[in-house]
Amino acid sequence: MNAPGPDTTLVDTLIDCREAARTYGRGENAVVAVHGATCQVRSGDRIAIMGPSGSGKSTLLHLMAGLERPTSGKIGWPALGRPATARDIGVVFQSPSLIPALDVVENAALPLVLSGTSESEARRRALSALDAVGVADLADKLPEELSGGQAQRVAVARVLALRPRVVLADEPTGALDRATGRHVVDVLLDTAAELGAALVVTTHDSTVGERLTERWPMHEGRLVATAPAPAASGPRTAPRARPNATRGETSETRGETS
Ligand SMILES: Nc1ncnc2c1ncn2[C@@H]1O[C@H](COP(=O)(O)OP(=O)(O)OP(=O)(O)O)[C@@H](O)[C@H]1O
Repeated sequence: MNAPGPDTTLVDTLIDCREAARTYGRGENAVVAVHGATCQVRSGDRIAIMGPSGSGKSTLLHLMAGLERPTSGKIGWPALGRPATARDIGVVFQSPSLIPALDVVENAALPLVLSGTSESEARRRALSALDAVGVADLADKLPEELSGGQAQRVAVARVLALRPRVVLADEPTGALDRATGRHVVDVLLDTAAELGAALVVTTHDSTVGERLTERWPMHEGRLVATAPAPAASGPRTAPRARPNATRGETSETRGETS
């Protein structure tokens, strides 16, 4: 683990990937899901990681969240000054993954309860989050009673209730029709704005990508740098590798190359 460095260029860098790679399996069976990815996520960012199925989007997202360790390279969370937790980086998974036996508000409150918040406070925050994403009226329903779009909004509320500094959403519209998907993206954008959080969404859908400010193409496990778009014509599309960030170490790192 590296000590926090004095490099002020990193103070608003929430996620710092340095040549981060992830390989599954060994030998002949090895699959390189992500080749050395170098990129940063900063406060206020709205990023779409875009690529076809199998291009490594989910794996990169899991690395960013600290859910998986890189097999080489580093992931750091300099602005946090310590390894990220679920309260810092909220992840919305492709499948809402609600617990069938718990009602909607209990599902939304669960991560808070598990991380030590009292049940009454967790419930209050969960209800507020459900209200913010427009499903407070479903609070006492069971997951089996929800449509796919409603369930995905509950999954977003579960993250919102944690008030993380980064929201990572893995193909959040993948299983939804276009109109419902558009609404879920609205909710994610509103949620990130309300929290003052960065938002990173993986998608293979260009209509989703267009809703974000930056688009980072991914192909066969590699982030593909593209020329920045002219300022007047739209968002930048290049993954940001900030060369000056290499002057200091990230504050906390995981998964150093062995
Ligand atoms: N746990 C795992 N074990 C073995 N291989 C894996 C594992 N997870 C992912 N892979 C492989 O890594 C590559 C990248 O997968 P990943 O899920 O990151 O891609 P993706 O772009 O998110 O795809 P999709 O859009 O279909 O979710 C694929 O070849 C996949 O089969």
